[in-house]
Amino acid sequence: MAAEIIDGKAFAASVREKVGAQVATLVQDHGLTPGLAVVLLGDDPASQVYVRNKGKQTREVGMHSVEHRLPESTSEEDLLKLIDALNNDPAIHGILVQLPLPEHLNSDLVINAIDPAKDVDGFHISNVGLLGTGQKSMVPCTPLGCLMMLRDYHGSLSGLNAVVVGRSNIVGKPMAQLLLGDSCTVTIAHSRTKDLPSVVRGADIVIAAVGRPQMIPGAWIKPGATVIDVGINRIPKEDGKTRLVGDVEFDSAVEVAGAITPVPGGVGPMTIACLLANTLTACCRANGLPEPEGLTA
Ligand SMILES: Nc1nc2c(c(=O)[nH]1)N[C@@H](CN(C=O)c1ccc(C(=O)N[C@@H](CCC(=O)O)C(=O)O)cc1)CN2
Repeated sequence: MAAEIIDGKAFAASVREKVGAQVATLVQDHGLTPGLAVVLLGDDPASQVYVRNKGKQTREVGMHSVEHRLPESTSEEDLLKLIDALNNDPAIHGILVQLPLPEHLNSDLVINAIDPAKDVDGFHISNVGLLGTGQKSMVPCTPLGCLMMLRDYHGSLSGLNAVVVGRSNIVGKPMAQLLLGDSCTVTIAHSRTKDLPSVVRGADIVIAAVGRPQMIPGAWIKPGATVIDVGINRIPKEDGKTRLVGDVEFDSAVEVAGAITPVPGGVGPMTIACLLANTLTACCRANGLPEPEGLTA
């Protein structure tokens, strides 16, 4: 029987609805409007679309949205000055610098200049350490979105075998920490993993975050497993145009898995929804208010 398709677009809409309702309460009861600043350097077309969508969705849930679009040639000094100003702006609760940054800039240095309490990407070294030690942190948006979908589908994840294929700082490593936090038995696999097919075949949950188009075929998937495909790869079509595919070979995997996220329309939309959730969380924490309901790890 073909797998259940986990509809990330619909799930993201339900997250945004929850965020919007809790923002309305914050405004009404406390006179507080969460504010998100997004910084984009250069004119990478995909990044421009993501940043535009972030601004639009931020406004749609009733938050204050600020966009800083800077030339690709912006110096590290000027970018750090802007981050410092945003760190000290009381109307801004969340700061995000769109990645990838131009090559002349040191991403680690830039990210670590953001106030950890406003680091809604969860990439600051303090947040990485807090997550790794099981403490309250800002959690990277894409892994948080994957966790929300998994919890919704499975209820408890306790005791399940999970394999995360990919060890990036942005997805693979934080995803593994979150799954561990929910008491999964976690394996992180990567390009040097021996006999990857049999490692994947042992998993009840497969997180594909390796960045290689359609690398994981259905033949590797344990029957009934849940497959979360984080990959967003653009490949050529026969007509000369392109199409988006994930890291999983969807057509074969859907026949074996119990549930699977499509690409597009799976994990991707959850990334921005969770950014809004994190901005709300940051605003609540900054003002000593309880954590938002159902929107944190
Ligand atoms: N500072 C950050 N930079 C980047 C992040 C991030 O989380 N923080 N993630 C990605 C890009 N990204 C958000 O920034 C993002 C990627 C994809 C989607 C999405 O909705 N994808 C759609 C397909 C979109 C398309 O047609 O191209 C989908 O999968 O359905 C949203 C956000 C790198 N940079």
